[in-house]
Amino acid sequence: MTPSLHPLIDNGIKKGDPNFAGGKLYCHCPSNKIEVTLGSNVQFNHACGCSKCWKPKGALFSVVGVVPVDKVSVTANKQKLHVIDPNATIQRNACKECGVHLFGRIHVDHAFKGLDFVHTELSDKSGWQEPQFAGFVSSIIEQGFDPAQMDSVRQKFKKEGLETYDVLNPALMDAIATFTAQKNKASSKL
Ligand SMILES: N[C@@H](CCC(=O)N[C@@H](CSCO)C(=O)NCC(=O)O)C(=O)O
Ligand SMILES: [Zn+2]
Ligand SMILES: [Zn+2]
Repeated sequence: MTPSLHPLIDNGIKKGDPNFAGGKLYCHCPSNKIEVTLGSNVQFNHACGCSKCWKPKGALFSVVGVVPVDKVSVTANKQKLHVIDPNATIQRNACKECGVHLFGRIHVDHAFKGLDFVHTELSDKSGWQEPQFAGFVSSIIEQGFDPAQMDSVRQKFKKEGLETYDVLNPALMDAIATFTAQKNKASSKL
């Protein structure tokens, strides 16, 4: 049997509400939870198999989407946040006590700078955009997953209606490449 991909995917994906306007995320601490308020729905929500994104216990994948930075505010227990890896492109702000990642922010020049990476399952509300695709699928092998089982992982995503990629989906890869092309053009003029 294939292990859990993610609780938001395993038993069928529930569609989000296109008019959903956001809500609060909470870490997993039993008390003094970190609270982050999001002033909009997420975009580009996706399953991510990379080793850096936060995954719930027992899940092979993370589910992560983005929100404009100005729609993200820490509204309680900010002092419990720390940046896990200050050298990573996405600086993941996690709870020092329970380890949950509340938001990931990009400070370097990057196609996605201005967007924070968040996990909607940390909310008690429904209506968030549902996962749109699965990215970084082959990355789970780097974390010890049996390569012989990859077909069944990809099939399970497809059965739930999600296309699988080993980096990001074409729209996001095109956005990254467009950003790189513009940067190259700008620097060749110097
Ligand atoms: N195989 C590597 C891939 C790590 C990776 O590049 N992750 C992506 C996707 S995160 C959400 O989509 C990324 O952009 N990382 C930048 C960063 O994490 O700072 C692995 O599994 O580690
Ligand atoms: Zn916590
Ligand atoms: Zn990731």
